[in-house]
Amino acid sequence: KSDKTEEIQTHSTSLEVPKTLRYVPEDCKDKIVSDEDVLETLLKIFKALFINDFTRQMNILALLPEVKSTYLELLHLQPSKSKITFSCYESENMFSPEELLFHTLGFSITRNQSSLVSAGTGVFVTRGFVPKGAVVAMYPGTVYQKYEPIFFQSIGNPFIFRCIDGVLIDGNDKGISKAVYRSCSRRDQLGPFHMSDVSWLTPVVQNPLAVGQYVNNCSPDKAANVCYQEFDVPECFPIELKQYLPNVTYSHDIQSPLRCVVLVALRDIKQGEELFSNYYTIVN
Ligand SMILES: C[S@@+](CC[C@H](N)C(=O)[O-])C[C@H]1O[C@@H](n2cnc3c(N)ncnc32)[C@H](O)[C@@H]1O
Repeated sequence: KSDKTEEIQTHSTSLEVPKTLRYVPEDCKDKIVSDEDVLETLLKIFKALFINDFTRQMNILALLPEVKSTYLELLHLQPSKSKITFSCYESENMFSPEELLFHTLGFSITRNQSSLVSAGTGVFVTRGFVPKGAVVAMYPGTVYQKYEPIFFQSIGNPFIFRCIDGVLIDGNDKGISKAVYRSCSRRDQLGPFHMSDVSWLTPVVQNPLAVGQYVNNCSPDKAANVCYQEFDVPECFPIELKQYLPNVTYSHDIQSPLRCVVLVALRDIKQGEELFSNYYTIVN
């Protein structure tokens, strides 16, 4: 395979399994949905996760009346409203992240054995329906500028994703990649605020979209139904929702916005279907 390709493909042309994800020209523009739409979707699901997590915490705190009142004061909740608010916190109908995804965006996804022989794990739509153009997953990992060292992390690592501008995302949830991500995430913590999600490194994800690194490459009989799209997190992104972002920058002093990559549906995708991307595709 050439290092840089301008081919636009909807199918992989060979059965050869790629080792590293996507090589594309630097001047390529491949956004199929607007940044505003991506932001809207992420805010929608992250807000739902935040309220769900907050409710769970309040359920625990509700056992201690003095803690409950202090907490409400800190949150500047009116005493008159607090009773009503608490009755909803005390609800036992908590959602798992996958259930929450289904209730918020109308579908849920999960990792499972791929439908392709010897392809390992893949990602499936387990409930609902993904409409064309929807953000269906995120590609988690440590973000490296193209001049930053990634040699040791990249050895035998099939989870390195290359963005159009040469930025690399290491989505490997094992070994040195995992240690680097955890370390960067801890480094960036601001008091009680976590700037990123580390749960994608475990079997139980907090952000149910953060499994995009397990999406397999298309094959002649399994066409791509999702494609990758870069998304830079804007400055206005609410600090309390950053805990659900599954990416961290390797460099602490980098000034540019945090790079994320989302997977966007190329067509309507039904329940039970496996997600396939094209590791080499550019969609204009
Ligand atoms: C980014 S990982 C995807 C997750 C991987 N299936 C796993 O279980 O870890 C890329 C690796 O998945 C496997 N893979 C991806 N697409 C494949 C395909 N169409 N056929 C066979 N193996 C595939 C290859 O081993 C490739 O190096």
